[in-house]
Amino acid sequence: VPTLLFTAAVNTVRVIRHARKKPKPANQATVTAADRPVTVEWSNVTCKLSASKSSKEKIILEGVSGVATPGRVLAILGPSGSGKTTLLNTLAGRLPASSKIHLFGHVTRNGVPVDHDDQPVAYVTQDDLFFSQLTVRETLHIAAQMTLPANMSTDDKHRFADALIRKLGLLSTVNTRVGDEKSRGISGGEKKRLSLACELISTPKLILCDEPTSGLDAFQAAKVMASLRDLAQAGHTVICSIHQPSSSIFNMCDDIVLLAGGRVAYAGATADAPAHFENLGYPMPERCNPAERYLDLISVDFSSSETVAESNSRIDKLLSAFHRHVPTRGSKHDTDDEVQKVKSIQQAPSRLGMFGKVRLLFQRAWKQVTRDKKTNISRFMSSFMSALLFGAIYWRIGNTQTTIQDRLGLLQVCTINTAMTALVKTLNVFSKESVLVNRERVRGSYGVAQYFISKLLAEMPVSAFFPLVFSMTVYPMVRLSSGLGKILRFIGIVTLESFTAASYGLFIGALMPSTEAALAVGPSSFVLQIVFGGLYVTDENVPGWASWIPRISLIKHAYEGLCVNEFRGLEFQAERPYDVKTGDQVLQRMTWEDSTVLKTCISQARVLVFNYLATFAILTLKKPRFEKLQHGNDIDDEEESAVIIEADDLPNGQLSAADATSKAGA
Ligand SMILES: Nc1ncnc2c1ncn2[C@@H]1O[C@H](COP(=O)(O)OP(=O)(O)OP(=O)(O)O)[C@@H](O)[C@H]1O
Repeated sequence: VPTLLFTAAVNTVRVIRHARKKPKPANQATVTAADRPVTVEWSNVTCKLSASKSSKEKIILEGVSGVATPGRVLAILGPSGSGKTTLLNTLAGRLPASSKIHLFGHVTRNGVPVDHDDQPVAYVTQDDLFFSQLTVRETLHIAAQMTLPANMSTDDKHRFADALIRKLGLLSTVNTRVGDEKSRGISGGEKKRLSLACELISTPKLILCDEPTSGLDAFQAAKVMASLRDLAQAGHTVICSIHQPSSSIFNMCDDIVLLAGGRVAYAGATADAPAHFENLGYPMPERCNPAERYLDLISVDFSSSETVAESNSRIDKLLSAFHRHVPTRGSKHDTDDEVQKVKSIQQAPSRLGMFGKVRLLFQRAWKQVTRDKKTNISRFMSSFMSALLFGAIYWRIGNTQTTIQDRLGLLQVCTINTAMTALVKTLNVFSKESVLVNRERVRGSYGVAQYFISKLLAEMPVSAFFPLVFSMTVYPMVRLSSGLGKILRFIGIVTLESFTAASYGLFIGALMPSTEAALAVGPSSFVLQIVFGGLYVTDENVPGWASWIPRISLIKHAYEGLCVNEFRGLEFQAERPYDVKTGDQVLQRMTWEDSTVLKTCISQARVLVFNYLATFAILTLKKPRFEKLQHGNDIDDEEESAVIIEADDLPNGQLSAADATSKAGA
């Protein structure tokens, strides 16, 4: 027992000492891991879309194998729908998860299965999303500050970003705003190179680009490809999908993978492709763009039933000819060793802390909101013009009996107008922004909380300005109840309502899958809130099943608050015995005699907090998830049994060994 106790004590001291040991500087080790050239190998990658009521099972990729090596550009070519993006997503480990998709096969980077590899990867998707009001330099500086290790000085981070700007030929645009469809900024090709630069901040060795040349003119496309080729020559492994490359672009590709209907028609060096196709009876005509020739060979000509049959038999021939001679690569993986090797190297660089990120995101959001002059001017005009219109309609309202109804109407249109303006603006901006934010979250740049806090802080002052403009215009024009307290409360209620409507926009925007869906659902769901907003149905008459609606109706809380503020203590000219003499009588009719402005604001604040929390929860839950590769031989077994059934169905009951092996492999 004493020996055991002694040994335990010694071990405990050792463990504590070990734990106290200063960890290795993270970035130093990271450089080691990230600096290793990357060889990507994939074998038997098969992607199936399960059958639904309306369609049969679809095979998107079938037994696709290949390899991409450092220092070379590999292009994935194929007709539209041949599976290029699906393959690229799979190689990046970013095929969106779906219950309908089943992904099989092996993808490794330096022998490590893609699921276990934490090394940074640059993945440039087709859509280039940025904060439109930031300049090229600001965009990259912020990305550098987010991504590079915390123990690197800000100046060094900026220098690193500036070096990327030079490397990707963006020097002439450094101070130009990125722009969007509303305000013109940098060109499409420059956006693509900026996307690439943003991805390169994390110093990845592997670069994947989905259709980097699509939508660009020949000059811009060539510049983007030249950047990719330069990166490959600097030791990166570059894989990109390309739709219809010109010969100059095609010539920049060292290797190609030709996909036809999700299967490989050729994979290997670009230089070897002409001989391969010539051997199969398809020589390269003179002065022909090789890419066009290959794509013609693997595309179906739909002009007539004969041409369809002819193309199908040619494609089958090309697919099976390539399949017979292609060497199977990388099906055996030294998983454990390599995983351990990579894991033993400290990978994750320590980045900015929580507050550093909030500060940086706040700066970005602030620039985005305050610099967007077009949006701000249109919001100003909308608030000012609607206030002018309401002011003109209810000009100097007075206090006759008929003004009771007018006041109720005015306050109602004020609440609806304020809420709609804030809601639609938020829906428009947030649904698009959330796609970009999700992308940055996948890169691990920051979390939902940091994004959310900084966004709210940055937008608050600007969002408060427009309700102020509206209130300060409409109030004196209409001459609502006098008194500074009343005016300030009016502004406060309208501002709080505007924030709550914006928070509702965030909630709907986060919940809905697209901007279009959010714009359809958001305003239409307001109709119910308006109906139960206090003017059309009094609280007492709300049916039991709908009693929850007024409680969550931001229109109702704002309307009730504005009515209480306006009518309490107000007196009307009463000539007939049945005339209403005071505003309190009006409130009594509306069942709000006990209500106070404070109470309505507390109810409104509850809705606001609920919307924020719900948005936060949805964003956290909706973090993009990716399909995991299913390993093992299950697919091979499945296919093998499928081949046996096919063989039984044949008239002579036999298949040649070569055919059976080929089909089982596929
Ligand atoms: N999640 C999915 N649900 C339904 N069909 C899908 C899904 N993913 C891919 N597909 C289908 O798989 C096929 C291949 O899609 P993929 O986007 O990979 O092709 P592509 O070669 O990149 O096409 P393009 O050049 O037009 O972008 C298409 O027919 C596509 O509709």
